[in-house]
Amino acid sequence: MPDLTDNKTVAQGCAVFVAAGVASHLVYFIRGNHNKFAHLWVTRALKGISLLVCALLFVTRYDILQTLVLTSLFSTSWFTGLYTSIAIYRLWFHPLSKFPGPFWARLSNFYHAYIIRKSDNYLVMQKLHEKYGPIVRTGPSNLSVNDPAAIDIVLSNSSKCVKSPWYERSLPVVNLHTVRDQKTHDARRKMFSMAFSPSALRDYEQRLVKHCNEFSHQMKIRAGKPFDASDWFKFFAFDVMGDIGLGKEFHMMTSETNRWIPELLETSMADVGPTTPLPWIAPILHRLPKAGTKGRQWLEFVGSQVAERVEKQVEKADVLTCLIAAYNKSEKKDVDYQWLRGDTRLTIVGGSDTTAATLTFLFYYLAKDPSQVKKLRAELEPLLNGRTRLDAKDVSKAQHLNGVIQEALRLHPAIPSGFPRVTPDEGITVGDTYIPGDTVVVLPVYAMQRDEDNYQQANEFVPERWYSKPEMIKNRDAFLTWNIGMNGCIGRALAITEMRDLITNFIQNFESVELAPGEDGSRLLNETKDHFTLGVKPLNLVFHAKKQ
Ligand code: HEM
Repeated sequence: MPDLTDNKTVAQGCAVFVAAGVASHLVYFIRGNHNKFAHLWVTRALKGISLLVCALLFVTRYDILQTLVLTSLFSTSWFTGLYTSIAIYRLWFHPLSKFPGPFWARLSNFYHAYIIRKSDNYLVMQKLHEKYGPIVRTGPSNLSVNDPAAIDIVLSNSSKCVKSPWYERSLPVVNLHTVRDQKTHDARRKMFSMAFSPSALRDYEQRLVKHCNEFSHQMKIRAGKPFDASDWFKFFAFDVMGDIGLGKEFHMMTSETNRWIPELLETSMADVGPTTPLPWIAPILHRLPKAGTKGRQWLEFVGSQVAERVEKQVEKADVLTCLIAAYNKSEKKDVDYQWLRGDTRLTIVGGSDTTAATLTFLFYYLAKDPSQVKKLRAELEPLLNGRTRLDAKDVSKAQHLNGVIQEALRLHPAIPSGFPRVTPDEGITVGDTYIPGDTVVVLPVYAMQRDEDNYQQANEFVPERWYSKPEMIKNRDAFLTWNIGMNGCIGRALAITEMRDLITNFIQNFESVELAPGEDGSRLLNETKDHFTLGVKPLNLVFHAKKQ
């Protein structure tokens, strides 16, 4: 029994706890993924410390103060042993120790979280790749691989890599995007894809036209005056998503009543950016009274939309039609509800935020370079030939229109930092480089799509590279804005149609668009946040209506 006045005995006790800390790392923590249970480990640690207090009180003659001092010493010793062992292993013995990257990133994911504290992961990753090359160690078990050759190996349907624990950050809410088990995902996706079949998309077209017309109507009211395009594309995209996704009119373009919704969405996502390298922290944050408020409010909002929609009979099918049918067929257990709520949230976020962000950047380029609108007009007016919408057969002929959209998607992928995956036990090989098993690998979409190795004048907006200047694309594989395969964007065709229709509508109703006085686009380009999707900054534009 240690005597508190006997330094040697106390030191021996501490040494035992240090050794126990080292052993717990080498025997247990060194293997497997403990992120998912981070919140449990916090309570387990507190319980362990309380047990130690009780044990010391019971077996020793110490008073409570002495017991607390000894408990602190022993617990600190255990944690010192554990973390020293972890640090030595990560710095010199870890299978990733040969990969280049910032020194502190080798020790802890906290370093990555620190350098992206301004929610600018995509810009930080681009700089890290410029400094360290195509493969960068961004955390103890994390690699960023800026190599298009890795796309198929890491993300295709035949890949043996699986979604990383990052995808579980929203548990118990689960959805098509976050579910990690590929079989469960694929079965759910099969059902979900009914809402995006070619015939379903044809049914949505007239609804799209209505919202494009409303957008032009609102812009005509504001013609010649500055307006915040980043807000207005959100209002437009939310109205489209409300209608096609939830069978509901949000009327954001015509009324201010619901305009708090996109704002709540953005604030609820704010913690996603900086905590991306620390997925285990999310379940803890979500349980904290203050930190998790916006996230909980957003989930309540989604829950209210689900409750409203379940009760409602809609005349025209929407995305939720197939999700509610699946829910009604289920046993309606809590897990079934979490799926319905999760996929509703996915529909709202996926269907609005991403398209709005892309449109904002796209119109920035149209405003910056008036020749773009001239080229679009020269192409579209003859193709339209008096009609208001492009025929399906004419869509492929609208090469500049398609190029403009593709180029905005390339320069500003709406999910810019990629899709983290864990390598299989046997590892993977990209080119000549072997990447060990159980490594979290991410392909940095933004950095890859702006890499001079993949595109000529990679940072310039050149829509022609997609049709008349193919030499400006050095590597056709280096395009990952939609992800690929079974996990790729299910709403891609809808998003492209939405953007095509809105631009066509703009060309018919407006003469030009310009940056508002005092606007140079720098806020949008340099300060847009990475919350997994983009939190776009304001962009003030002026639309000039066509003279009748
Ligand atoms: C410019 C617009 C859009 C972009 C750039 C985009 C991008 C993406 C990307 C990259 C993913 C894969 C994410 C990952 O693997 O972690 C994704 C998934 C998804 N997107 Fe989109 N998206 C857009 C518009 C839409 C629209 C309009 C919808 C319609 C509701 C939609 C619905 C979805 C859904 C449901 C998923 C999950 C698919 C799955 O996991 O199987 N997206 N999107």
